Order: sequence, then C-alpha cells, then structure tokens
Amino acid sequence: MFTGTAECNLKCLQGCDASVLLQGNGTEQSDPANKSLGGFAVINSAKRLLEIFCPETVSCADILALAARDAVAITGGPMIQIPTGRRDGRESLVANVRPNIVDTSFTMDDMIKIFSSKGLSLEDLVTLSGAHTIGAAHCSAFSDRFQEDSHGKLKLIDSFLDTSYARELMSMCPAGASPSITVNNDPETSSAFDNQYYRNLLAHKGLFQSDSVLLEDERTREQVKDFANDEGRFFESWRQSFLKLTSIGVKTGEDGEIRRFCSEING
Ligand code: HEM
Ligand SMILES: [Ca+2]
Repeated sequence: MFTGTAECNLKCLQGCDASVLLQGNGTEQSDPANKSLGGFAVINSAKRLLEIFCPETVSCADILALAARDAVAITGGPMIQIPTGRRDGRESLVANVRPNIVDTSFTMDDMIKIFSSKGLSLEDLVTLSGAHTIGAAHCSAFSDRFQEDSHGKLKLIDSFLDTSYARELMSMCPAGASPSITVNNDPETSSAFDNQYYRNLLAHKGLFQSDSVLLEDERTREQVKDFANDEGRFFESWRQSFLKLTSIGVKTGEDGEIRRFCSEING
C-alpha cells in the first residue's frame, strides 16, 4: 500500500491522482492531446460497482493504475504487483497539460527534461515507450513525417523512416483522409505486449518521431538493441519503470479525496 497513476503517456500532471478523468469546462480533457483518450465508461462502471460493495474506499487513481497494469498483463506482458492507496485530486486544469506532456515532435533533450522532472530516467524513457507495442494512433500524430506529391508519389520528410513503411502509412493516411482513421502503433503485433516495438525501431519502423529518436540517439540506442534481442530484459525493466510511473506524486493522508464518481469531485 502507498502509502501515481498510469494515466500512461505521463498524464500524471499534479501527481497520479486521476485528474484526467474529471469532466467540465477547462479540465485536462479539453486539451487536444487528450481528445483520443477513451475507456472512461469502463473506469466509471468499475467505480459504480465498487461503490456498491465497498463505498468510498477505492480511489479512481487506483482504478486507473490497476486498469493500466491489467491491460499489459491481458495482452501478454508481465503481471506486476503495484501498491494501492492513491487518493484522487480535486483539481484538473487544461493549462497544466502542455507543460507536462511529451509531444511526438520533441527532441531527445526535450523528452529527457520532462521525464526527469517526474523522477524518470533515460532508461525509463526507453522502457515506457515500449507501451507503443500495443494500441493505435491517429494519422495526425505522424503524418508530418512524409508527404504525397502531386503525382501521388511519396516524399520522405523524416529520412529516418523506412521508405516502404512510410509508403504503407501514406496509403492508410492519404491527404484529406478522415481525421478519425487510426493506424496500429506496432505494425506487426498491435494486440500483443511484446518486444516487437524495439525490433520495429531497429528496422526504422517507429511510428512517431519520438519513437525513432530512441534508435537515432546514441544515448539510448544500445538499450533499444538490448530489448529487441531479449524480451525478458524488456519485461524486467518494464516492471521497474511501470512501478515508478504509477508512483509519481501520489496523494495520501489528508491530501485529495476518494471520489464517489470518477468524473466529478465530491461536492
Ligand atoms: C515518450 C513520450 C510519448 C509520446 C510522444 C507518446 C505519444 C503518443 C501518441 C501521439 C499516441 C497516439 C494518440 C492518438 O493519435 O490517438 C500514443 C498512443 C499510445 N501511447 Fe504513447 N506516447 C509517449 C509515451 C507513452 C507512455 C509512457 C505510455 C505508457 C506507459 C504510452 C502508451 C500509449 C498507448 C497504450 C497508446 C495507444 C492508445 C490507444 O490505442 O488508444 N505512451 N502515444
Ligand atoms: Ca506488439
């Protein structure tokens, strides 16, 4: 018991306190970076059940951390025991989002800065980026890495991207495509939590610029190779980094509250 939340993607702004679940004008959900977040209904219904059987005991921050933990295990990743006892925040401000999250256009130095401000190391950055072995992304998150010329031919903007992969991405995300289209983060095994993400990086098939840079930069290249060659090493590192991620700025004691509904603070 704690005595943070895996709002993965480092959406732990004032600590992992489920602030991202709060609805209303000007909350964190109003930032475009949070537009694609989903699963709120699942968290809310878990909370509703818990309130029936065990009222005002389990925080939304714990539910979120445990859900992220379980998502990894269910898709074949390591099962990790994590402490509980996080309390929920009472504040959620859109202005706090931008300064605290990594954008896909960030350089390695930018990423290091944000990660270290949360107590996360370079090794944590490489490890936690491995979450992109599952899930999907909207075209807008990577479409600036290539262009389609007037003859429909590929023009590579980011030369670090594999040409045939870029061509595939371009055909899935043609100019003028619907903004709701999504593409798998891991083109090989998008529903399996495995080390394929790192193999993709070696093949220059990292979907986001922020993924590719992990191979490009010599400070992280060896770790990428290591994880690509040895899934056990990735999983072991994941256990440690995930535990750190879910412990960032946890509220305990008199700090925060146990929300009755995850989408709103207690009255
Ligand atoms: C290192 C900086 C990171 C950047 C720049 C980044 C960026 C992104 C972007 C742009 C998307 C696609 C969103 C969309 O278009 O819908 C995404 C998806 C995703 N990210 Fe990250 N991310 C980062 C780190 C992380 C971390 C640390 C985790 C978890 C530990 C994570 C887990 C995920 C997952 C699971 C998805 C797929 C979501 C889905 O399928 O709906 N990411 N990320
Ligand atoms: Ca995978």
